[in-house]
Amino acid sequence: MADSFDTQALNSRLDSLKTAYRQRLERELAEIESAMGTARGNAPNNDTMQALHHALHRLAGSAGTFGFPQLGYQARALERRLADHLEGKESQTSGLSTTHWAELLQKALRADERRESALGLESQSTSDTDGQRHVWLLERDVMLAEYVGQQLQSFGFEVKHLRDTAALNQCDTTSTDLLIVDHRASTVEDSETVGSDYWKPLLAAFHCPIIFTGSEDTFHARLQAVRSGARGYFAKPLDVPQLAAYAARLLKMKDGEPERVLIIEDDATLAKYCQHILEQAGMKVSCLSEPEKLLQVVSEFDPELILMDLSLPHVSGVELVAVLSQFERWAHLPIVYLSAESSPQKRTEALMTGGDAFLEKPVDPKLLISLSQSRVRRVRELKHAMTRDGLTGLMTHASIKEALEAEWQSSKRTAKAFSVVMLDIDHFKAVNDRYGHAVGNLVISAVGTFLRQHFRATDRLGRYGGEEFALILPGCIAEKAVQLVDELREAFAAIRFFGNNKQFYCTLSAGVADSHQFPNAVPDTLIEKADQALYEAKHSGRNQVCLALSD
Ligand SMILES: Nc1nc2c(ncn2[C@@H]2O[C@H](COP(=O)(O)OP(=O)(O)OP(=O)(O)O)[C@@H](O)[C@H]2O)c(=O)[nH]1
Repeated sequence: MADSFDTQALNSRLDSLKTAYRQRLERELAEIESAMGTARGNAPNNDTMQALHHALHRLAGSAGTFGFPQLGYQARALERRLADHLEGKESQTSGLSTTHWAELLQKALRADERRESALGLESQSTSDTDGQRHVWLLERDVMLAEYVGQQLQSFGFEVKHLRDTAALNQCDTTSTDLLIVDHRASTVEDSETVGSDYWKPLLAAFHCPIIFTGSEDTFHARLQAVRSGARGYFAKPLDVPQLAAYAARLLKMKDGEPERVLIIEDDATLAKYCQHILEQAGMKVSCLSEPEKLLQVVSEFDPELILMDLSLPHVSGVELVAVLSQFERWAHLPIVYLSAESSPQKRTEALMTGGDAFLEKPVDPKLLISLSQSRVRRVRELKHAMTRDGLTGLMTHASIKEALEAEWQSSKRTAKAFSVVMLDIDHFKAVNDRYGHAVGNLVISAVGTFLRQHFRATDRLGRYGGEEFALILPGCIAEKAVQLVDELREAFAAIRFFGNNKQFYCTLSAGVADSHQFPNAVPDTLIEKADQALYEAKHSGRNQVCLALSD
């Protein structure tokens, strides 16, 4: 039988603790603000500074536990700055400016309250409320920053520039999606020698991915970047399309569909508890307590992971997994057993019959989230690798044709129009001839990144062949599609590529057809019509989008 679990009591205890802590915060923040006021005075005495340090330290240590993680991070960052100042590491000439500190703390608190998280777990980190991704670019070279900023902007990022590390405090760490750091942007004089000891504490408040840039492409430079907390490293001169592709992968732009997890568990309280935790982490969860409904629920909910109680009434979890594995489409669904079973022999048996892992009861919330996310991510990656073109990450020729067939079927049922776009890089042979095949590949890959950034997650984007792309835009009539593709065409033309020490630009041509224009068309005919319109665009001078003519 499943373990009993008193979630309600746990949650109400946590809620009352949190309410009490929230009241305490009012007092603490007011005290910190008043101490900062004194610190800004002419000659703050050591006691005031120590008291301020102590207050920030206490806040940094406690806020996260009570469900205010952003406030905790911000307090920790300010505490470190103050500690540097007290140890004389901060510039003596600039003094310690605490002007915006109280505001930064309040901002972090507001961010936490917006993303209320239970049990002190971090909510999904996304500041994507306006569909934009906010990037801070720490770069000393103003011209380079302007160039990189503009190019990244065309890839859909909103970029703000910081000239040196002193400006890092301006960043609202809670709404930063990505930080790109020029390794030489430190305020230390001999910045080439600056290592992870310097960067790590400075970047500690950022909980977004960090990419380092630097002048050398060496193992040492890459290792330093890792030690400083960076996920990626790019050597200069920067290949911005490649940087954009990497950044997009890190941020999983427009690929944020919630993971679908099915919990099969007869203890309703434990099931609800797990559901609550996983939903807090942004996943979509369904619970099943009656094993005989297994096939129906799996078919309707289409889970990407099953959390399976090992012993249910009248049937075992292992038996249910064996039933699922009789169906080709469910045979490889990842299964995590929830169990208090500690016998190695029983565990081995369960794993041998199709399970992937064990999660012990009582379930640890963080482990539950990380295990679920990592399993689903892995499956998604594998699926992606099977159906995606290696160079662009777009759908392969075969999968985009399958998607077209499915969209056509669905549009026949719903009578909703969809558009088909055929798109091609202009004079691409000349790119290969002048700059080489590898540079040509970079341009193709940049088109892939570009398309992913500019279209919705529900749009289907494929590499049809060589330098030709096919797009399926559900719910979009041809005129709208022409407008969207034309905007994309214009933005792409502004991207600067490099090859043989020269810069160059590329343009795109496209043809568009929609399903309402050609009500009797089968999928292949729609492709043909869009292809004819593309031919028309090429014939009329390229770098343009043409609409297919109705019969
Ligand atoms: N680098 C690279 N080149 C490719 C790839 N696939 C196809 N190509 C090349 O793309 C070029 C396409 O040339 P064409 O079909 O003549 O078209 P184009 O030069 O783009 O001219 P228009 O389409 O008429 O503007 C050929 O030289 C192919 O070899 C690829 O995966 N990588």
